[in-house]
Amino acid sequence: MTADTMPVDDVVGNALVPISGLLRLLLPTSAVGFAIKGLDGRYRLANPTIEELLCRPGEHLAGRSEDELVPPPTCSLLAECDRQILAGETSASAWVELGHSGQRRHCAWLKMAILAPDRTLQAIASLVEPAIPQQASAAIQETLRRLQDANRDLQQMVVELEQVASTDRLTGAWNRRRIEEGVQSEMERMVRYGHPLCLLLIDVDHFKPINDQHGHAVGDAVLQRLVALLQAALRKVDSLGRWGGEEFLVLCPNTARATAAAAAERLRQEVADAHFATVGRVSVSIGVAECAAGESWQEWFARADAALYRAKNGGRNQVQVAPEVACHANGKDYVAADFVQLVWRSAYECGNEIVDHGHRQLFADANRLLSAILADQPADEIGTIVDRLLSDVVAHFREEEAVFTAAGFPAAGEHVLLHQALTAEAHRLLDHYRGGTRAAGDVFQFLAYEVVTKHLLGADRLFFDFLRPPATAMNPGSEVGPLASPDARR
Ligand SMILES: Nc1nc2c(ncn2[C@@H]2O[C@H](COP(=O)(O)OP(=O)(O)OP(=O)(O)O)[C@@H](O)[C@H]2O)c(=O)[nH]1
Repeated sequence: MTADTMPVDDVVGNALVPISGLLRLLLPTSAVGFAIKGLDGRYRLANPTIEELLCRPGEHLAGRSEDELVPPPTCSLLAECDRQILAGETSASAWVELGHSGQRRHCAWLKMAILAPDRTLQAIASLVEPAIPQQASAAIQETLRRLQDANRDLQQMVVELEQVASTDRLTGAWNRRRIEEGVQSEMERMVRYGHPLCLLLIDVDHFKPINDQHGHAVGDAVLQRLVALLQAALRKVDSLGRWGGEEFLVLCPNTARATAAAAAERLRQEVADAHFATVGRVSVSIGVAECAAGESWQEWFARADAALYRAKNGGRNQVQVAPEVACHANGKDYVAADFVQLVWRSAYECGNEIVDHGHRQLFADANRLLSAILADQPADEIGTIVDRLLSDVVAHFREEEAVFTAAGFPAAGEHVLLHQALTAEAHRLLDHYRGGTRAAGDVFQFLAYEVVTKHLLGADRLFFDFLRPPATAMNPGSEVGPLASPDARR
């Protein structure tokens, strides 16, 4: 497989994704042999020049290792280059004889480390250039110089593009992908060193009216100013990211619950005291949670989310802190006992039996999946639950579409599109799950967060008013559930 037929993004996982554009330019046309191998020693990508030097006609480099391609003496020279790179060198070179059927050529082979932004080795790139033996010394010097320049440019580009790929374009805060990476490494550090670790979930209050009254551009400017304020008020070691829309997340390493609560209160106050152009005052609600030993990211996030939810429900412009969680060796007791089980409340009802029944069904399905995951049920049993869940989601969407269309919901078309997008994402996730590249926990998270929390309890509320007969227009207010009032968080 050559560069133009292989998705470059697959080459070495995330590490090379940002430089795929460069590689696409470089590979098919280069007169220099270029290849990348993973740390398993197998080539992932090669251009025609290097394939011509290393493979027989019709053969390809991808998937093969050096000992299958070159004779043992050459292989040891190349292995020595690898050893140097594994020991921390950024490049290593060797003179080797390459070629087949008597057409052997003297070549300069330069290996280079491909490093992730955190400087860990991701893969090894090779640049190979034939040279005329008499000119060997000068030629190799020149080749190495050029290749090393190229390596430097490549590394620089990786760093720059990685930065672009990690940053939210509007606000300059970390984007969701980068936050997730940060969460993973901070959780690992917490486990290793036992430092406390806290999470702040920040949501702008009544942001929709800002957009509605002043326009989207003003809303954007508010988000930008908010991030500037928060960045300025945070410690350097804290990481601010945009989780989505008007929701932000701060990771506070080495910070215990009480300190994080105080920091959150300071942030809240800073925002409340600030003047925002055009709109004047803006406030934020903040949920704080300290990561408990043995807790998963999903569990931890959900506790911060629940605290934020309380802050919204409690009147906004306030900080709420998640209660401390007793350590749990495997996390299961806690999860099973608490909020990660989705609890149906009457306030979630819209009054239409078909819609409410479908929503209750999906809550139950999601809980069944969670229980199966926590009980370590066999993969085929979890697979059956997942299949059932997906078919329930699809059936519910179909029924619901009929209901809101008949009720004259003006945004029916857009809502159908939302359903289609969620269904497509669910199918994609399930394919990955069946293919073994995503865990059942990811499926649950998607269902719990994207389908249930955000969609059923969020987007669906838009058509609730159209379904209620005027005489019984409201849910009696006696139970002001989180989603029963227009003040609800989602
Ligand atoms: N201007 C702008 N608006 C955005 C952006 N992302 C999301 N939004 C808007 O943010 C608004 C969020 O509204 P809601 O989720 O109803 O929340 P809210 O009005 O802040 O209400 P509460 O959170 O309950 O206090 C929606 O109108 C989104 O369109 C963005 O990048 N720029």
